[in-house]
Amino acid sequence: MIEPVFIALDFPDAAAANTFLLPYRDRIVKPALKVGMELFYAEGPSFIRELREQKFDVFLDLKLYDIPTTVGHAVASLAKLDVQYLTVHAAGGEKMLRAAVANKGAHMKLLAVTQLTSFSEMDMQETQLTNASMSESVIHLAKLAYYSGIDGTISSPLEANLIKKNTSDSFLRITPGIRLAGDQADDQARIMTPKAAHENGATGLVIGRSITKAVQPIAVYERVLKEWSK
Ligand SMILES: O=c1ccn([C@@H]2O[C@H](COP(=O)(O)O)[C@@H](O)[C@H]2O)c(=O)[nH]1
Repeated sequence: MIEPVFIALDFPDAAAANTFLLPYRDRIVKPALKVGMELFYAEGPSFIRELREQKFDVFLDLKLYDIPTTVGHAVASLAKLDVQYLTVHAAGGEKMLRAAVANKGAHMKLLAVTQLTSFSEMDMQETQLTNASMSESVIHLAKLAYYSGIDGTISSPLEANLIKKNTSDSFLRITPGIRLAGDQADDQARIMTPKAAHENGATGLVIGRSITKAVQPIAVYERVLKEWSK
């Protein structure tokens, strides 16, 4: 079973990530890890292989967005890394999403980013990509992903319940934009606590800086797990 709480391993290189991971190495139940662009672009596939050899579940957050053939081939390459999750942008459209699905293999799940959690309603309108409201746009993109065969969405926890209502209970709803009460939002605009995210229909969460920059990261991770499972 994959743990529902993913720690975002947003570090500049493998050395920094490995220092952070040291206390988790010998745990029987290891935290699930999200590797994003910063670390993947610095260290490449070999670092992912190392994490898999150490039995960490890996969510590769590369947010693929390109023409269908390119995305399909990229998904096929990344599926060979034996990661559990990979992200694409729902805004890439049905043909791109279907090309991703056709190449994902049997074990990897694809998650489609709806609207970034750093976007406020105003930021979204500024792009002029849609006249819809944030919730209308997230629902539309989630449905597009669902009917294209994607396994779930990345959205703010604020929209998780809406996505559930408009797709299906089994469609995954993984939510970044998580902060513990009193934490600073940083560049996130649509945030909730782990407890509120769970209550609002999230099936899993991504949390980075609240843990990785904490003085006692393990204690914060345990607190997040506790809040999530209450
Ligand atoms: O809409 C999105 C999609 C991805 N992310 C990623 O999640 C983490 C969040 O980190 P925090 O430090 O907890 O803010 C980060 O790796 C993002 O790239 C997201 O935040 N929002």
